[in-house]
Amino acid sequence: MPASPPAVQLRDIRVDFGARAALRDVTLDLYADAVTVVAGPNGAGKSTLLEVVAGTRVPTRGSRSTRGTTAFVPQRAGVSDLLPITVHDVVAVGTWGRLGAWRRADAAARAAVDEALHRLGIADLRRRPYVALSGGQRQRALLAQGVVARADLLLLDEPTTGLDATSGARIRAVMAEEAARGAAVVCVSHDPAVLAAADRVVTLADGEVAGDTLAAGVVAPALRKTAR
Ligand SMILES: Nc1ncnc2c1ncn2[C@@H]1O[C@H](COP(=O)(O)OP(=O)(O)OP(=O)(O)O)[C@@H](O)[C@H]1O
Repeated sequence: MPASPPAVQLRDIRVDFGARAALRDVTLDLYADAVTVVAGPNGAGKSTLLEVVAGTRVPTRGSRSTRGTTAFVPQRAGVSDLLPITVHDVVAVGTWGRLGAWRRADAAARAAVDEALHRLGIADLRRRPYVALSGGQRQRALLAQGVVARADLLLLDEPTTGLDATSGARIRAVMAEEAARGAAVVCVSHDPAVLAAADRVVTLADGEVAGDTLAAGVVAPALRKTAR
């Protein structure tokens, strides 16, 4: 059986900020059906790499190609305290890509929002203002928004930072479920539990790929599991 083509192909990526290179010579293929964690010390270039993968940062040099749709789960959403947006509203934004110009929620969209709220354990918070949530609850809501998009590529920036064990475990479980339904899940993280649960860990150091490790039972190049 031919190997699946990569969900993301990066070739010789360089990103300069003034005289400083945040990324240098980064060539990387990222695959569906897997959770890939991007690790490395502060300032190594992890967030910059995620932005390049997302298409929100144009590299100084190099090429990027992706297959399918992308959902990005930010570490924090810049929601004003004055904006009366509920948890349900935040999650429903994830369905907009599939709805028509008027973004009128159909039954499928409503069901998808309900399911995501339950999977992230925040169904009881749906009517609460987003700004009234704790950090961990907000992070769950942002992941629920990413999940309802059912994107081919799910990108997450430090989704478990500062969260308690229960929230962290829930977020790791949902990331694994998204990979199991066929998404390429790419997550920047320092969290040892997220690293331990990854199918693949790409380590950056000073803007370069310094390590690339597959978990036991994960087969390169298409990262198909021998057993999940
Ligand atoms: N907008 C910017 N302007 C100038 N320099 C930047 C900018 N964004 C990032 N950098 C620099 O690029 C380098 C990589 O930053 P990046 O945020 O990608 O690192 P990181 O690995 O995500 O770090 P952390 O673990 O601290 O989040 C750092 O030296 C940083 O100071």
